[in-house]
Amino acid sequence: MPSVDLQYPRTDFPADLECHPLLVVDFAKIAAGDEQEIDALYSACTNLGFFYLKNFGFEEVIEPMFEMGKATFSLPDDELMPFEQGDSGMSAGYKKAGANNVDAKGNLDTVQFINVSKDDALAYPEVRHRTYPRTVNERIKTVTSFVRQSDNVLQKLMEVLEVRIGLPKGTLAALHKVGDISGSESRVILKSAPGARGYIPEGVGEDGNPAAAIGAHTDFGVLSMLHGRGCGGLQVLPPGTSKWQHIRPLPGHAVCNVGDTLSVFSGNIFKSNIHRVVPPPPPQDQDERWSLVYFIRPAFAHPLRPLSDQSDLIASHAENDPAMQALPKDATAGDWYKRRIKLQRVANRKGPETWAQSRGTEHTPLAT
Ligand SMILES: O=C(O)CCC(=O)C(=O)O
Ligand SMILES: [Fe+2]
Repeated sequence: MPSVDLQYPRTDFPADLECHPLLVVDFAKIAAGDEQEIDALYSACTNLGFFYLKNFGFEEVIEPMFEMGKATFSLPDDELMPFEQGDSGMSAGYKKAGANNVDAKGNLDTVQFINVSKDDALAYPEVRHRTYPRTVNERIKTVTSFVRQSDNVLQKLMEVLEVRIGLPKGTLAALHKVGDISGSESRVILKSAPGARGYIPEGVGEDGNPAAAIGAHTDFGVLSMLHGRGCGGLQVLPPGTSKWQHIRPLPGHAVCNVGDTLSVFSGNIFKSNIHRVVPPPPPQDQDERWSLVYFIRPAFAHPLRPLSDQSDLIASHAENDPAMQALPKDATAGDWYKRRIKLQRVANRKGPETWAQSRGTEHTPLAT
């Protein structure tokens, strides 16, 4: 049954808290080909790699997706745990709080996920990766609508961005064809309120401060699009600084960011920036925290390397960028995704080196 018991946010994000400003990009203008708006998008993607996106046009499926998450996280363990994502490098499925590490010290993450793969949603009832709890199947139309519309919006952003870096039109779309097996997925995230079912407290970080709820990371794919319910906790580490900064939740605005594979395809013209989730600032730290993300990621089979043979601009950037020179040779987009998912699982941890091996473009040179 749809829940009507909760209104979000339950308390407000503090108005006076210093936050990192993000450019606001109007999707309606991008879709209409407005060159000034495309300039703003290009600037956001080449600098911080994060921006707000408004007017994306499918606001009505966001609450039903949260409701799917709520129904899923309310299932008893014997119904939920058979759908756990497992330790082999698959992201699709359920992830309980505490299944991932958040740092080299081995602290545990404190959020649960339900991840539904784009390939499974669009092929339903055929199975491409795996099956899902009944709470997902019963709402598959909602999930499919969210996946399709999010994918279309991010494909449109890719289309206007690729031209700016000298790629022939359709180059990035060809790496994300419907039907090709990929890591693209939707994700509902819940950090439970203190004391509620599913709650686990953050550990103690390497610096003695509380550890993160989701550890510092770059995203694995091309672009990510995040919706909240008014609760803070997302932070970015702007390049060249050492001070984490909050992102202010803005009603009606998604937060989008560039991921590793777009950074790599572009020869690092586009920046995949480090971010993390911490308990929201008081008074929101006493609330549950919900977020909803769509990640567009390339088909597994494609090589993960700068598209230098298709753009002189990319070639010249890649030649001069140490991170691009240090990329693992002969890796595919699927290898990148599986390594990162697999090695952040607590069950696969051997020691601090496992955390380092699970990293993406956070380090120069990259972990191989
Ligand atoms: O929940 C959030 O605000 C961010 C989640 C995130 O960074 C991720 O799932 O990759
Ligand atoms: Fe992320």
